[in-house]
Amino acid sequence: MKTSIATVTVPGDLSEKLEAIAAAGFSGVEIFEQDFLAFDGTPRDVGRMIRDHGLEITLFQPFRDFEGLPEPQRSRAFDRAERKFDIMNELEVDLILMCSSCHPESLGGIDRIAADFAELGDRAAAKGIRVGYEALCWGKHINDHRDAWEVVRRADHTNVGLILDSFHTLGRKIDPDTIRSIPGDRIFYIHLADAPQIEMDLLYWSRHFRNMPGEGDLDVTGFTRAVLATGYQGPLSLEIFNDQFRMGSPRMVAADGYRSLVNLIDSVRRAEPSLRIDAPAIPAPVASSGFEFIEFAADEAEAERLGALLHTMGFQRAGRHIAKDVTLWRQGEINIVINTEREGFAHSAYIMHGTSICDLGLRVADAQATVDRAVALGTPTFSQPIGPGELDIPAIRGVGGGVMHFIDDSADLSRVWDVEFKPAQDEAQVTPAGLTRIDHIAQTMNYEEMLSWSLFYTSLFEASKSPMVDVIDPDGIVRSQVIESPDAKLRVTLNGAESHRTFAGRYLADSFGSAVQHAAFETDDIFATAQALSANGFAPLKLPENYYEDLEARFGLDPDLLDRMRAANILYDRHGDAEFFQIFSQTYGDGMFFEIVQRRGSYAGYGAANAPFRIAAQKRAQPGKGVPRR
Ligand SMILES: O=C(O)c1ccc(O)c(O)c1
Ligand SMILES: [Mg+2]
Repeated sequence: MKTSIATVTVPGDLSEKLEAIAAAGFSGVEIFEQDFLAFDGTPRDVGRMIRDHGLEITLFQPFRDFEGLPEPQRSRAFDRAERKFDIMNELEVDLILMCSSCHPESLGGIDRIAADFAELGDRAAAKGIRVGYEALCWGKHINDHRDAWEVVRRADHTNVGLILDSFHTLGRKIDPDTIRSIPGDRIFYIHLADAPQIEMDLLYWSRHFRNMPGEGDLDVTGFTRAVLATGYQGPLSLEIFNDQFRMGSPRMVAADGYRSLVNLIDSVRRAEPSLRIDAPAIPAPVASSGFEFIEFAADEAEAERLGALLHTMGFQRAGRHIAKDVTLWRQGEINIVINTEREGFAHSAYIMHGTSICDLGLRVADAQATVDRAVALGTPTFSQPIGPGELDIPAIRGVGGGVMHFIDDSADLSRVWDVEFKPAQDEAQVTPAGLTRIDHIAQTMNYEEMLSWSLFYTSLFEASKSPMVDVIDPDGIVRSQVIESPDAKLRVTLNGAESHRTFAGRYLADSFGSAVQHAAFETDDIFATAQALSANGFAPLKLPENYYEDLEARFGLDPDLLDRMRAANILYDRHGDAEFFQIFSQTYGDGMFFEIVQRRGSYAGYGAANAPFRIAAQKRAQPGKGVPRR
């Protein structure tokens, strides 16, 4: 299966695009005329440059509004096409895309259009060119792939075939299974794109909001299954028009594209195993049962402060690394590692971001298979020198430069805490607070990077993404999206900051792009936990009286319960009978914090309704930080 991407998908000038596309792992590239025309070099130079990158030109897109025209426009259209054929011969590409006409004077009529393509087929054949016809879903007369297929069928020319584009089919809500009856050898090319489901003009939606397969809401897997069921074996090419991608980094967009395409091919294979798919098999999406550890990078002074904060939350220092300046803090199933080494990855993360979470440890069934899948998706592995007695724990670079380690039940990995750590006696008098496990991790990023991050998680893990919701910060909007495994053991929230004045945006700016802004721990009894926290001198984030007034009004809570929540600064939410309680720590460092939650009944959310009040309180508690309002 040839993996291809259109130059329009990737930002940059032509050579930047090609460099990024080749580095990402694609085998082919589809050339948009604009990128070709803007380049200062002959068609032969361009062709050579592409092949020098190890890429094949899979398609050329130089032309629109060809068919159905009256004379004299018709003859001129044929002349223009001939000139493009000559350029294609110099570029050394044999397939041209003709998208259905939007020309105001195009006359329509399926036989007229078929006749135009039959004649074009003759002219193309004389120059060794093949013509592919694609229905734009806003085309004047042809805007449905079934009609485009009828044109191709009636043109009845070996050099004229069909091009299908998932956006045009799915965006118009046409059942992709209608493709299954088209002969695969009459399909010349496939465009793949996803998009978020938003109601808007089709053309505007297509030109600005397309995204990578898996990043949107369209059934691109169903579309691709139908295409491959025809026996089609040609290139799969990502053709994504997206305003954010145009502003993005060429390498990142191309890498996301490759990840999305490999993941798509894998999901097609798993959904329909009988299909013939000429691509290497990769390990299945990974079922993770949550976080085994989080690791902080810090210096000694910061580690002291962090340790003191952990003490107030009922954690105890439980171990010291056998060889490194690394301590282990524990409560329930929660492992927190604080790394104050003066070299290695954690140290560079500390230099770059200050005290921050630099490494996430995830529990998986098979750590090596997890890394293998990540590598197949284009993710770099991570390793650093292993000292005597240390384990070689499989790891990758996550998005945003963090590291992710994978722990499974294989003999060694499951004993990592006993093998790499000596027990430590914690002298501090600490009341355990009943924290049981890590409920979720919240990562903060620039809004433009959210699609990358969610694709990272949903392609590597058995996990799905929730719809994005807006969280209102007093100084802007933060978009929030949840990534969750089917059993909800792996929970990650992604927060995309659009302004550096939001609490999330400030954190991002102040920590130079660090990612995990908070970790949430679970308790089975929030009130008992609150009592223990108070005994340990924990300082909760303070909520205003107005908040509790409103809680009473919204939920009609028992006054006693409300008083206890007010006294302990506990936040509350309810969905049906399912209840949710939250306590937040004060912020420390550049704006990191901890959250403690109790889920009662089947509560599956994250207290989104409370987020604006939590953020306002956090901003009040950090006066003078960040960028002042003018
Ligand atoms: O938006 C367009 O004009 C356009 C052009 C060519 C395509 O293949 C396509 O899907 C859209
Ligand atoms: Mg297309």
